[in-house]
This record gives sequence, structure tokens and C-alpha cells, in this order.
Amino acid sequence: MTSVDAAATAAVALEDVYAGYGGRAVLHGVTATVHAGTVTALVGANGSGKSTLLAVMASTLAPTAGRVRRGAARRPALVVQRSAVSDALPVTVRETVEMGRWAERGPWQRLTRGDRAVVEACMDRLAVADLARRVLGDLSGGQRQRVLLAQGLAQGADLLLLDEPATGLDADSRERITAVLAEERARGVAVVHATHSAREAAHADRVLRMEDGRLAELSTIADQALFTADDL
Ligand SMILES: Nc1ncnc2c1ncn2[C@@H]1O[C@H](COP(=O)(O)OP(=O)(O)OP(=O)(O)O)[C@@H](O)[C@H]1O
Repeated sequence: MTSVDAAATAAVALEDVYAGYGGRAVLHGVTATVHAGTVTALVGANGSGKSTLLAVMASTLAPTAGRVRRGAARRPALVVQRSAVSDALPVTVRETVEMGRWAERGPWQRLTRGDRAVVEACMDRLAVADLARRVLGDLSGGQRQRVLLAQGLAQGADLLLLDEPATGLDADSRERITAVLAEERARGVAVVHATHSAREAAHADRVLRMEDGRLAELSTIADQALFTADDL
């Protein structure tokens, strides 16, 4: 397969991408291809550039050089770390998940019956349906994180990008999130998630390791012997 063909069948392909903030480069020449129906774990030390790479894949941050090509995937969804979302937002859990449907419907538009069914299903999948009427700011950190993931799922994206979706969650919630990511993969979604957990990375088809804004691919899952502790 030529690189052109590979990019065409990829959910997202980055070619020699540089990106950063305010003139300071964080990513230095990142080349990576993510295919539909796979789960990719993004690992690396704090500040190595994982969140920045996710933002470039989501097109919320433009590269300063290089190319980002979205082949098969038309619609990315980015679920940010819960610390990036204000506790003070006066919205309920249901409203938060409903916002996931705005990608299709447009902001503040009336949701269809189908949209509402998607919202209910996504709340059920993350076990937050019981919290539907609660205000986001009143929830525990773990509950809020699951709500944000439910919002991401509700977008019906074919490229699902998640920044440490299971960090700080209890064992049950972590398992649920691992199961949800596997379900998305089975539906053909390309999933990329940043993680500090070797246990979570072990469930991925592929592990990409960031080092000072550069990518070092671990060739096989067996290479995860490189992880000496659960937290990298
Ligand atoms: N919005 C921003 N403005 C300026 N600098 C930023 C911004 N976001 C990240 N950075 C800087 O970019 C570098 C990479 O950060 P990034 O958040 O991508 O790393 P990370 O691997 O996701 O880290 P962590 O594991 O701590 O979440 C860091 O030096 C960080 O300070």
C-alpha cells in the first residue's frame, strides 16, 4: 500500500506534524496513522504532548507544519480531561449528554426522538442515567468524567479521542470504560485514548508512546513489558 492509499483508508493520518502554543513547539515531526475499528493507547510522561496530539487529531489545534488528513473518519469527538471543564456550569447531566447531539443537530436545536434515544443509551452505557437531573457541578469527579464520556459517545463520531478517560476512577468505572471502548471499536470507530495506566494500554490494539513531543511506537503489545508500574 502506498502512503497515499494508507492515508485514504485511515481514520486520521498525521504527516510530519509540528504544533504548539504561542510560537512554542510541543509536537516535533509526528507521523502516525490511526485506522478504523482499532483502539490506540497514547502513553508518555506528563507534558510529553499527549493532549496536544489529541487536539491536533481533533482539529481543535492547527498544526504549524505538516499535514493532518482525515480519510474514512468524517467526524471526530474529543473528550477532554474533566479538570478542563468548569465545575460551575449550571447544566444537568442530561443536558450535558444532549449537547453531544449538537454535532448533528446544531446548538440549542430541538432534539428528535432518535436523538433522545441515543442520549438515554449513552447515559445507560456509562451508568449515569440515575444522575440525569443532577447538576454537573454537584457530581463527584468520577461521575463527571463518565458524563463527559457519555457526551462524547452521543456525538456518534467515527474518530473518538479521549484524554485520560479512566484516570481517577474506581475499578468498576474503569472496567466499564474499557468495555465501552471495545464496543466502539467493534462498531468500526477509531478510538485513541491517552492513559498513564499500563493495564488500560494492555487492552489497546496499539500503543503509541510520546517522548518530548516525538512519537516512539511500541511495536507489539508484548512490548508493554516496558511498563514497570501501572502509572507511567
Ligand atoms: N493551552 C496551552 N497553552 C500553552 N502551553 C500548553 C497548553 N497545553 C499544553 N501546553 C504545554 O505543552 C506541553 C505538552 O502538554 P500536553 O498537555 O500536551 O502533555 P500531556 O502529555 O498530555 O501531559 P499530561 O500527561 O500531564 O496530561 C507542556 O509543556 C504544556 O505545558
